[in-house]
Amino acid sequence: MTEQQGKLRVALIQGNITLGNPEANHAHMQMLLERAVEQYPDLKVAVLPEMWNTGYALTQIHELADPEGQTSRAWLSAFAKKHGLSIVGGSIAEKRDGQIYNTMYVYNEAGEEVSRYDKLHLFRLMDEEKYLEPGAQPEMFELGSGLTAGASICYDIRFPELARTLALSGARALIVPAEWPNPRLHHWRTLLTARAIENQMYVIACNRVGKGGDTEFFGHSLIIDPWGEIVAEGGEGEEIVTGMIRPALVDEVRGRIPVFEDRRPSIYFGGK
Ligand SMILES: NC(=O)CCC(=O)C(=O)O
Repeated sequence: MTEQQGKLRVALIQGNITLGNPEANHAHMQMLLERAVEQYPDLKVAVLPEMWNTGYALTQIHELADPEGQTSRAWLSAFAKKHGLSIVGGSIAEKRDGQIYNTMYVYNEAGEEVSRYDKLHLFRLMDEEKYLEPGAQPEMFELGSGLTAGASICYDIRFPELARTLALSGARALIVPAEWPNPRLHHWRTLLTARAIENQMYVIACNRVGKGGDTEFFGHSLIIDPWGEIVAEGGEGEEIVTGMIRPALVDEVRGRIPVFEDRRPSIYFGGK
């Protein structure tokens, strides 16, 4: 199936990350992305995992974070342009105005930067709030030709308000780079599936594999359709997880059960 037939091939770059080694991680992600474009000539969208440049090397993050994201951004933009695909660059540790952010950059097939999103909800169990600055606003962008998507990084999926705000603003897919560790596979699958079903949108989630210090990451990257069915799911090792998505399915599902027409915002949270 091709984009002309209304479908887009998406690949999740479910890679390992070396703790605190941006050069090694850059080279490794490049190798995996090259493998993805070689194996799937019809690839239109690639998604990387969270904090792929440094992992959670938070105690050294001021030395390791990419200043203004310059190195990562130049590479992602050039790769997107060379191969004519949209790239959601997972997220990187970025140093900006003396602060560190967990930041997602998105590129279109011309290599243009179309979005920057700073993770909104910082995860205390991994000490993010001690080292990172939270973002201030949700973000949406276009992927491929005509798929409006919203950004969500890892822990953000525990906050249904964010996905709902994005859906109400026009998002038809939620893109989720993650470093989601053992032993919370049940939460990962359930929360992602719930975000897909309740918002009747695609959920496209790329988790890392391997170990970061004592923390193990289980992969299981997922593409879930707006009816809650799993289109593709990774195993626990390094792999390119790929599947076809059909944006028109969002309208079909929203027509089948008209959740957005039946909402009663005037009675929620005192009408706010
Ligand atoms: N990197 C993260 O935000 C991890 C979130 C997580 O593991 C969770 O259970 O939530």
